[in-house]
Amino acid sequence: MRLAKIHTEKKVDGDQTVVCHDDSGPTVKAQTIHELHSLQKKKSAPTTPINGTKSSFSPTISEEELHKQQLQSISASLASLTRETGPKLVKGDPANRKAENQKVTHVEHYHHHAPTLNISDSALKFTHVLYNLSPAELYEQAIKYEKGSFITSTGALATLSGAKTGRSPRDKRVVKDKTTENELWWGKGSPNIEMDEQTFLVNRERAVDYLNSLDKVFVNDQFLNWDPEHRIKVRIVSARAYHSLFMHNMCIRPTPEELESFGSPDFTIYNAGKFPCNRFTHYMTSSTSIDINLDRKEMVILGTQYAGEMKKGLFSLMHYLMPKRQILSLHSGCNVGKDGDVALFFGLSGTGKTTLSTDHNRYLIGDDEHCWSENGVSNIEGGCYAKCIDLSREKEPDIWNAIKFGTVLENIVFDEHTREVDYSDKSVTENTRAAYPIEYIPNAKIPCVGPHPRNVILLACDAFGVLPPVSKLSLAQTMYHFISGYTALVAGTEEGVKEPQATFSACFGAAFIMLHPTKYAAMLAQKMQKHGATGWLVNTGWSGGSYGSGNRLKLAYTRKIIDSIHSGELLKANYTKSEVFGLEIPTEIEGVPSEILDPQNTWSDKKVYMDALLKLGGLFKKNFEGFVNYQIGEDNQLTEEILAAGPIF
Ligand SMILES: Nc1ncnc2c1ncn2[C@@H]1O[C@H](COP(=O)(O)OP(=O)(O)OP(=O)(O)O)[C@@H](O)[C@H]1O
Ligand SMILES: O=C([O-])CC(=O)C(=O)O
Ligand SMILES: [Ca+2]
Ligand SMILES: [Mn+2]
Repeated sequence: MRLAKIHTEKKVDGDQTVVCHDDSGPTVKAQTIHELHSLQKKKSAPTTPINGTKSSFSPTISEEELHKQQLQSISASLASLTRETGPKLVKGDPANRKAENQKVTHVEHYHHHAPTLNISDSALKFTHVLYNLSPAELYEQAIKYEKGSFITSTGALATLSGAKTGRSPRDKRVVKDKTTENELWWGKGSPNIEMDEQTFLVNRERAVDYLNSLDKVFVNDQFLNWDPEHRIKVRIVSARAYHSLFMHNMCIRPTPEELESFGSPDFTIYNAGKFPCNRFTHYMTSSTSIDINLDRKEMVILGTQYAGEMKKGLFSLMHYLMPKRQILSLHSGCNVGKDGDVALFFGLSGTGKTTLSTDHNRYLIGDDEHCWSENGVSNIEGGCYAKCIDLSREKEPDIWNAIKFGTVLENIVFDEHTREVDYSDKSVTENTRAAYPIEYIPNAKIPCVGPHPRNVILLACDAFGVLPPVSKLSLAQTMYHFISGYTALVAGTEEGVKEPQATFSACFGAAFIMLHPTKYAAMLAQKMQKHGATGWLVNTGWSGGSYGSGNRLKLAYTRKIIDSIHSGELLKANYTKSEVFGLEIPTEIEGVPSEILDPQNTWSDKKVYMDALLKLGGLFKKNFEGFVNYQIGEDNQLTEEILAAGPIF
């Protein structure tokens, strides 16, 4: 068989034929391939100016000395608690063998005590530290070494989180010691499942030994909270480039100068996610364990690679640290108008925090975690973590456009050839997510801080279809609904109409709170009162009937409602009081048909409506029983008012 002749001539401009030359352009300066490669990478500018400006309190140190200090600090983080020595560390990729053989930045062994004769194999080997790598470097690491890492057609990094594609709240444990025993919320309804200090240390050792057994670990030194007065320094030690890039995007990224003076972290995460916990260990009920030790300021992750555990673990930490400083931590989205009017958006998953806080007419402060202090509001994070199931360019253009180079795309499905993502594909999971730096949203407000909120919007996706599209809340009602944290899920995606499933999650984020819900509620009440914020309840769910017979409220109407809250127009409307829940319903809103404002008008059968309303009212009452014995705030008056602010029938 003869193969077709390969033509090396190409036709240019009609008939004229040109023979291709491979040496027609200018040639490289290098004489050898090694030289050529060495030309490709320019040395990064040193982060420490050798003789340059120095701060008044810290003497200038050489770059080498700085690296040594950083490695010593990391070695201390990775020290085994039983052997009391840290591993030998070297900066850089182990694939780049030169690092070890030639110019090794040698770190003195870290010792708590005098050197011992306690030699182990792990003490003889080097662990390479990949410290605050750039997104490009992390892409290379992921693609070279982590199965399931690919570049999508828009440049995002597609990754797989392994067996777990969501958080594992039943495996989240907190060390109960003399302090936390009294400070934290324990027992029924609490997300804090207890463990003791000893068991924590067993799991910590397991994670540290696993990480030290690897050729390399990723270390991120970053910040939480855009309020400079209350910034928290976090260190994340992980085994995967995916985890390092995720946290690079989600936490606040330090400048080179800030990194230089980083020092030791306020909190450290050991993410040994691939490695399970030991079921023979006390308290362990599965192969997954996410353990927080507030006294040691550490968190250990075993048996889950879902990156959201790190994000939400740090959020739990903030729910502990911030209230100690009279700062309220909030599971909410936040945006600010051109006139500086700030709105908070609370709501459980799928209720519209991201959709409604991403608003072309306003600046985005953040989509998920905030603080409210005497200085105003501040975002805790440096990035967003958006759901991407059924994401469409038309409905959510800003999120769509944020999925580009640098963005981590978890558990999505793509075309094997074009690498185009199919956002409707749930083959891996329904919880597909994109993590991107907040500056990927064009109207992000940077720094992510703002003045005191004017409006506090509670979002509920009411699949019963009985809550009004919007109602104005009294302070007591705001507290009642904040503590209740209601939304409804439409049960299953199987055929046939299913009953809506009411969910109650205190403070709209019960999985992340550390103190009793009434502590956060009291702070919210005090801040709303002091700064004159108005509470609103917005139903982004059903109208004209429950799920199955009614329809989901049009996003366009919800946006008009939100617009009228922001502009202050809705405050001036006329109101009627609803039955059972006693909610103030506006009679008119520009751009919204008046007949949908009171839900009873949209139901064809008034008796069915009333049954559904009473059913939901009953579920609220039952849920609130757990809170009736708690005082909220300084005096009993607010507590009485809150208890009276629920459904009455
Ligand atoms: N009336 C409505 N108001 C708000 N969202 C609506 C409405 N109707 C439909 N939707 C859809 O509901 C979804 C709301 O999800 P969104 O991602 O904003 O929730 P979230 O509160 O940020 O959830 P999570 O905490 O899981 O990130 C979007 O897909 C949006 O298009
Ligand atoms: O933490 C996650 O996995 C996603 C999220 O934002 C939430 O559940 O509130
Ligand atoms: Ca969201
Ligand atoms: Mn969230």
